[in-house]
Amino acid sequence: MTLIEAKELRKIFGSIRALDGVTVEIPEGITLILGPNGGGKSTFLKLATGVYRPTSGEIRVFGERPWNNGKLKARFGVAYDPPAFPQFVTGREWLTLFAESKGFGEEDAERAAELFDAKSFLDKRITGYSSGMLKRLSLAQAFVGKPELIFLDEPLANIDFDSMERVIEIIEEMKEKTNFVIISHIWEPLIPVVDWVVVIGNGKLVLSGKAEEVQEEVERLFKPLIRRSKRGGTPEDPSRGQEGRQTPAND
Ligand SMILES: Nc1ncnc2c1ncn2[C@@H]1O[C@H](COP(=O)(O)OP(=O)(O)OP(=O)(O)O)[C@@H](O)[C@H]1O
Repeated sequence: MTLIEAKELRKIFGSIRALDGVTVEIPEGITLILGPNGGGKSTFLKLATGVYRPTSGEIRVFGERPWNNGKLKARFGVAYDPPAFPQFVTGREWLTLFAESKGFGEEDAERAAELFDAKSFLDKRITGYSSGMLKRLSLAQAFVGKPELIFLDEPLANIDFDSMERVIEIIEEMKEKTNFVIISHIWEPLIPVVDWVVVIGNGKLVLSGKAEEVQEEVERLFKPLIRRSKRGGTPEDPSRGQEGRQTPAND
């Protein structure tokens, strides 16, 4: 079934065409949105979550327009990037307030914090959080309540490897009950769990398809081209000055 449908979706900021006529259908399940910096991914997410109103065209989520649609938005959990919180409250105070606004209580806020190992710093003021702690609190916020659809903008940014693994595990564990739309530049560890991939670049749809069918194309587009370090190289060093793909052992 279709989860999100965009038709000729445009969002223009002054002279910037952040999204320039995107038509795409995203099915239920886990979708990964990829693309270069400034390509329009976060704008798409903010249109889907009703933060922005389309300049023209339309976007529907669960068949409804998100703009000014509180009832629809109550079905979402969202973690934006970078995370933004009030500074002078504790994580617990903020999450509890948020949970209460969704009809849940402190218990549910704690459950969500526990998912992302955020309980140990929950009673500290947010102003003292590291960027990893902020990310974990924002992930916890997205999982408060029983969202039917969770949007995650860069869920793996600023967190250590163990936490990354945990985030991916949680997504996988919840996939039967919850749909996910995830923007992530760190895409390789997510590929095994996602169902669908959408690529947006320069405000346009580049690609949309089943993960296993588009994986090769995604690798061609996004496997990092890492230039060999010239540090310590000599003119005789055969690696010096070579450019190109750093070949992983299993490539
Ligand atoms: N509120 C805004 N006001 C003005 N311009 C904006 C606004 N939001 C986004 N833009 C511009 O729209 C374009 C698309 O930005 P967007 O954040 O959607 O890209 P992105 O694909 O998420 O990029 P990144 O990978 O860097 O996060 C950029 O040129 C950006 O500067």
